[in-house]
Amino acid sequence: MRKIYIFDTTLRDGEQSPGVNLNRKEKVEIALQLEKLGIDRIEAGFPAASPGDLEGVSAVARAVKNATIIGLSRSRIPDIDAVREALKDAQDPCIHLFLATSPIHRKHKLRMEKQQVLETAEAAIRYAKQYFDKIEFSPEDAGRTELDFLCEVTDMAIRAGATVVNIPDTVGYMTPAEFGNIFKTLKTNVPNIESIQLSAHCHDDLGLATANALAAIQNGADQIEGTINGIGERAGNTAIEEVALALATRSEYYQAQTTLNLKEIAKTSRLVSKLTGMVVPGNKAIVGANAFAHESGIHQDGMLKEKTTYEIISPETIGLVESKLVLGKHSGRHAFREKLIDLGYDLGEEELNAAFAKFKDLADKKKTVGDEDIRAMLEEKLVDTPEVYTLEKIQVHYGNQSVPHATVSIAVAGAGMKEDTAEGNGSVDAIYNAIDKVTGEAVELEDYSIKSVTHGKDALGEVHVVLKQNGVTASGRGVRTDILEASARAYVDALNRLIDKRNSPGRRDNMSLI
Ligand SMILES: CC(=O)SCCNC(=O)CCNC(=O)[C@H](O)C(C)(C)COP(=O)(O)OP(=O)(O)OC[C@H]1O[C@@H](n2cnc3c(N)ncnc32)[C@H](O)[C@@H]1OP(=O)(O)O
Ligand SMILES: CC(C)C(=O)C(=O)O
Ligand SMILES: [Mg+2]
Repeated sequence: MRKIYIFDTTLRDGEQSPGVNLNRKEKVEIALQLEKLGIDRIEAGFPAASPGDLEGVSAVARAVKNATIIGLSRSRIPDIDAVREALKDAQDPCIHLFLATSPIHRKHKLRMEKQQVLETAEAAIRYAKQYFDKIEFSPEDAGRTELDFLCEVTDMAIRAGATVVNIPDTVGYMTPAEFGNIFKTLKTNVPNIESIQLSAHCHDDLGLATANALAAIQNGADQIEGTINGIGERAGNTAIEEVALALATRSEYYQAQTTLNLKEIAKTSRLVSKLTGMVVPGNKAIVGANAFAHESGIHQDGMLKEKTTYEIISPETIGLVESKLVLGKHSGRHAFREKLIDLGYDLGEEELNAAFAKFKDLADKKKTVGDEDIRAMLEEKLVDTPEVYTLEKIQVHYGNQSVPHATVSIAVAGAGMKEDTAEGNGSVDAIYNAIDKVTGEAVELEDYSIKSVTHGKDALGEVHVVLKQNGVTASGRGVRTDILEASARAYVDALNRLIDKRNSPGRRDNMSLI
């Protein structure tokens, strides 16, 4: 199986992401983690860019022992000298020279003819060769460069002393077939091409960076350049974790592999995200929070029966502990039952069905239903308290310039539906006054408390009330995403328990599930 070398440019092209600025300490921290990940080559920065970047590259060169350290340089002597200075302590240094070769860049940016491009690049490579054994040369914007000129440039670079020729699709313009064809053409047309390594450097402007890198591998590339989490200029670079996992998962197909320590991928991704401030989208391949999470019932059922039904990579492969079954409105009974068992609830079939119906109701209101939501939902109600009153509907009118009023509809056992409206000095007070009017019960509100039992804007609110009537007290609890509804339910629950106590003196509360 062919080895594919991984060239990480998180600290150079990745740092070119707008808003990202890594200091020396942060560069070293990331570089040491890249070393643990088993990256072959680390591009630590662009030393001519600033004294701070030169220092950062130098610090990485001193810290890392088991990877080639690279500094980027324009085809200019002062830039090359800056890389020499930055890499003087590196155990295995390499300079990365570049010069654009496409007609657009030649004409508008460099204002050079083809011949000047060839001469400028050759002079830079020959100057650098006096100081570096390892030289990578990149014809910038190779993707939009005439193929015959690209062959000429590659030939020049080999003769001048480059050890790696990197083909950048600088603006992410290539399709996989076109990009693969560049490698095939160079392999068949450039003399002594086998004496150097060919590399691919792709950008993700059309979302093809990984596909293009894989096409390069299929057509003979020895090295892939990329960044962790795919960060980088504009839409970013090839995500190293994507190439590494594509090769690991489909090694038979690609007949190629990296020597990365894949178990370090999740940790590396988190570190890069933390230090660059670039959040990894939830749906990002391999390292997104949802990459190993399953929400829908049919998938969760499959996962519980056999993980390979819906996972082509195990989370352990990249250093995560396990897949997640996320409970939400698309989940089914199998996953719900599994979650209840995990939480220590052992429900019979009927209870499970009732709880599942309540869960679906809650899931319609919340994005995801967490453990706390489920506990709160299951423990909300006292099954053996007869429901004399059942809250059916509440409607509240509130405005900071008007008196709040509420209408409640309550099903009264043996007496059908009753509805009434009342005002109050706040929305909760109005609801409680309306409930009192419907029930005709004279009770005192001894205590009212509210807390959030889950997190986020759509968290569940839990309300506790204590009601008193003729010296007898009873507490009630209501849990809903809406705190007014939770307040109403807690009050009605307490009323039912008060009536139960009144009817069965000496009886103790008996909490049970659902
Ligand atoms: C595709 C890539 O990712 S390439 C790497 C891009 N990264 C960066 O640019 C980050 C670091 N860059 C910088 O800090 C600055 O651009 C510096 C320090 C390198 C140069 O700054 P300045 O001297 O002020 O030049 P500026 O950036 O405005 O313009 C670039 C100059 O380099 C020239 N140039 C661009 N690429 C090359 C090259 N590979 N070799 C030689 N000259 C080049 C441009 O034609 C322009 O030259 P001009 O001043 O004669 O017109
Ligand atoms: C410096 C080069 C390789 C680059 O980043 C690009 O062309 O995208
Ligand atoms: Mg780039």
